[in-house]
Amino acid sequence: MGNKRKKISVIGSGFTGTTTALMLAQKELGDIVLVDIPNMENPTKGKALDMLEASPVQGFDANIIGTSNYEDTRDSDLVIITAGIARKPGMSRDDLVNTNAKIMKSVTQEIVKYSKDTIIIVLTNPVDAMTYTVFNESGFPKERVIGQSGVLDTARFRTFVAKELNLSVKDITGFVLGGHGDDMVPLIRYSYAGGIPLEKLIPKDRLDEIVQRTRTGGGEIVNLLGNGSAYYAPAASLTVMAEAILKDQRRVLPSIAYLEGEYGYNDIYLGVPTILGGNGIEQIIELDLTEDEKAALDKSANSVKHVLEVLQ
Ligand SMILES: NC(=O)C1=CN([C@@H]2O[C@H](COP(=O)(O)OP(=O)(O)OC[C@H]3O[C@@H](n4cnc5c(N)ncnc54)[C@H](O)[C@@H]3O)[C@@H](O)[C@H]2O)C=CC1
Ligand SMILES: O=C([O-])CC(=O)C(=O)O
Repeated sequence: MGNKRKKISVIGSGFTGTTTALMLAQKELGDIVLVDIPNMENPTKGKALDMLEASPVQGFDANIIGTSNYEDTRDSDLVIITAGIARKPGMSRDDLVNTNAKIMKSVTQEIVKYSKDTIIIVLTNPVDAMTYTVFNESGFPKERVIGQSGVLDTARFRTFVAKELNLSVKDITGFVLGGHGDDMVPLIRYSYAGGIPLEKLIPKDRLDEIVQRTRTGGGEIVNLLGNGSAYYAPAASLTVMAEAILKDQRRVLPSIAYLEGEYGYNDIYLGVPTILGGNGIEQIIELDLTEDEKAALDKSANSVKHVLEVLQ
């Protein structure tokens, strides 16, 4: 019989949703169902058709449809949630919480109606809290509700380090723990260029500047765009997580995961190193942290808790 094509639903046909849909299709990870609200149905159909018409040129086989009807998402292997509002200059991600929590609840109810066994990746901000909301609303086991932040934050860090050292991005690895906010915790101790610790290659003051630029990397793009937030690197990040899951690759990637005692936290979604595979989060990897690292992570976890309290 061979392998059946996978079905991936992307909720939200805005900047991140459409860019993700195209990247997933270009990598032939499955057929794509792009979903938005009824008011956006025609533009969503139009974007899907436009992408489909790129497929003969680029030579990828993937069906792509646009819809506002969740029946079309039935039996999805993976659902990616990008629905909701994005921030504008002067706003923090947390300012989006009330509007986007309502959207997460309604969207999750619809997803679960048609795909009880699916895996959900959440992008919508404030993403740690929104992943928690989707987890609660879905009733899914924790390993099947995952948030995206660390792949993107690490990608930004790797970009800045590669530029600093004038080296290939391929040889740079990074490591970011914590919530997807300005107090995220990039761990230099676990970051390398071709296996060489970065601390041996870049002076401390420059490394500190790179860490700070990584922390505010989302805001840097928001300020440049003026009317929305990043979408190319976020879409690439979602695509690598989707690939790890759909191909059961068991990749070591950072994810926003539900913690039950790991790193000393309970009943919270937070960015940690994980193994991503066919079952979603197959494992959370726990590492010993120095006192300073733990204090920084506590600060980041507290920010996420404050946002969650707003939602109680
Ligand atoms: N976690 C992360 O690393 C990142 C998170 N984000 C977040 O992703 C979200 C989306 O960003 P963009 O795509 O740039 O925004 P966008 O405004 O371009 O697109 C959002 C889309 O969601 C749709 N939508 C709203 N309510 C909906 C509902 N109930 N059902 C279905 N669709 C609905 C809108 O009609 C719109 O088409 C934002 O919250 C943003 O902050 C963006 C980049 C990175
Ligand atoms: O900054 C934002 O609002 C969007 C986002 O999460 C990012 O690009 O990291």
